[in-house]
Amino acid sequence: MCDVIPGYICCRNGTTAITVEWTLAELINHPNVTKKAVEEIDQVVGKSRLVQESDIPNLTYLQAIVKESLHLHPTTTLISRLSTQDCIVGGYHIPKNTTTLVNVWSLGRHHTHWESPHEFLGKQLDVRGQHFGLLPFGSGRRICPGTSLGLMVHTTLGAMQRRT
Ligand code: HEM
Repeated sequence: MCDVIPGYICCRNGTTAITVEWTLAELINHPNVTKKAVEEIDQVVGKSRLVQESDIPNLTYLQAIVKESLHLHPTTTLISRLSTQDCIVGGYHIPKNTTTLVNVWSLGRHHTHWESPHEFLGKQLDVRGQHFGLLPFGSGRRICPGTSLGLMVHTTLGAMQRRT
């Protein structure tokens, strides 16, 4: 946990591991999804080797699973910004030097962005800060610089789903 904001989990302490854990939890609760993921891996990778990074572009269902997990369970639930000047955000006046928190968890479940926010494997969108209902890596100039490394969870999860 962050020592500045209680309850805030930042990248230094486990975003990647927590994403893997949440995705596994969802897969356990959705055996039909797990079955389809294993079938895709068997078809694309085969049974003789583990999933590699180069396989990920061809594992579209696995990608959808990870996106949905990042949507429902963003590890960084609050993103902070400090205003460098007076500004108006969403009709509210934000004075200079104000810390504002963006609630990523809430945005991911808000009806303005999501028709069925609680459904696992719903709408699939960009996770790199272009869609404001899905900001697991933040957005803008302070977006997570470890996004590509964080998305290596695909390889970890793919390897874990392999059946012999
Ligand atoms: C699934 C894995 C990860 C998730 C979900 C994640 C999420 C985030 C989020 C939400 C932010 C705040 C972005 C913003 O304020 O707009 C952030 C910042 C950051 N992340 Fe990650 N992260 C992950 C993995 C990583 C990894 C693997 C590294 C480094 C190897 C990393 C390094 C950083 C750093 C240094 C920042 C601060 C950037 C700044 O303030 O300019 N993250 N991350």
